[in-house]
Amino acid sequence: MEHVTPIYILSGFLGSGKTTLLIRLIAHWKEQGLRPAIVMNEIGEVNIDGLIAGEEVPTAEMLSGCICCTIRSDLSSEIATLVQREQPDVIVIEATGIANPMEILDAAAEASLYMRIDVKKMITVVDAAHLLHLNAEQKGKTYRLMQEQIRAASALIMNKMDQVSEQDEETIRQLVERWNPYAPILPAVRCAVNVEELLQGEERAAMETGIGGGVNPANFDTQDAGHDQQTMNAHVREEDAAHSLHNDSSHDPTHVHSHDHNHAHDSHDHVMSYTYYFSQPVNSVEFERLIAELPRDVYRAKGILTFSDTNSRFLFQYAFANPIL
Ligand SMILES: Nc1nc2c(ncn2[C@@H]2O[C@H](COP(=O)(O)OP(=O)(O)OP(=O)(O)O)[C@@H](O)[C@H]2O)c(=O)[nH]1
Repeated sequence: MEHVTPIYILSGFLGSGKTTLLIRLIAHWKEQGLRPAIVMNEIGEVNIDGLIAGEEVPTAEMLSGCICCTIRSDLSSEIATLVQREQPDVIVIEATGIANPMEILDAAAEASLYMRIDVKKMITVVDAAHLLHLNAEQKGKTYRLMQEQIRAASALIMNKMDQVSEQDEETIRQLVERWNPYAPILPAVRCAVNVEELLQGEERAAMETGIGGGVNPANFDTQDAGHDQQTMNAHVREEDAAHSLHNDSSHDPTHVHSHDHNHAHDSHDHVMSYTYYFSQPVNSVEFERLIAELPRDVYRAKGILTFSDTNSRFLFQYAFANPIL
């Protein structure tokens, strides 16, 4: 019988831990002697995480757009190319952190109409601390998008539990369970979950969901990775972008590209992405100061940098007011 390629979709807001989970999944499948492949989608111009899974893992990079809208039509052809050229045992799709989950499921559904693929699960990674913070106000587009990502999940990882208290853990669990009573919730630090447990489970019939396996719309409310460059992608709330980064002449990157997403989707038209290319090494102290002063509306930044005062290169990460240099 012809091989049906299982597909897992990783969803979750910017910086929640999707790539961290991806690495664990790839390691798990490799241990089992399987050949995984990746579709990696970034709204930035450069895939900073590109080689993280290792060069031997076939990877389709979909950059400068979101698979739920602007480059949605490319998803089918990327999957088709991977399946034909690499014949992987399993494909994992890492969506952008701003992707609308139901739109990705729709795109995958389209692909499954003319390919032997089976969407097994949508796994949503939740940044527990970030959700707790947004839940205090219970409003805003980011809050609603996180809610949608949680509702559409067939499995949930409540990640970054090292950043919340025991009491808050219970609050978040109750909130997440209320939004999605169907998906198992696995609390974790750095997505360290039992992968067997995460991937197991009775899959829903394709006809029931209309799109393949265990994805769960039941509770859904329908409303070579740039290493030769020094780059930094940052995702900013639109109204704050101008003063937080673009006009920051004291750090004056010689080339600044701003990428404004004219998305039709209300779910993430509040987020825009910038890619900076530094033409020369930057001072580490000044850079740290810049990062420390970023407003909370800068959700996510990452990049590869050479500092003028040290000799080595740095992979720099910043997620929800949590710089990791
Ligand atoms: N403290 C803490 N940091 C974490 C945890 N999980 C991941 N991180 C860090 O958070 C940052 C973002 O993690 P990623 O796995 O890159 O998140 P992502 O969802 O892939 O990010 P985007 O693709 O940019 O949306 C990285 O620096 C991780 O090392 C966790 O449980 N606790």
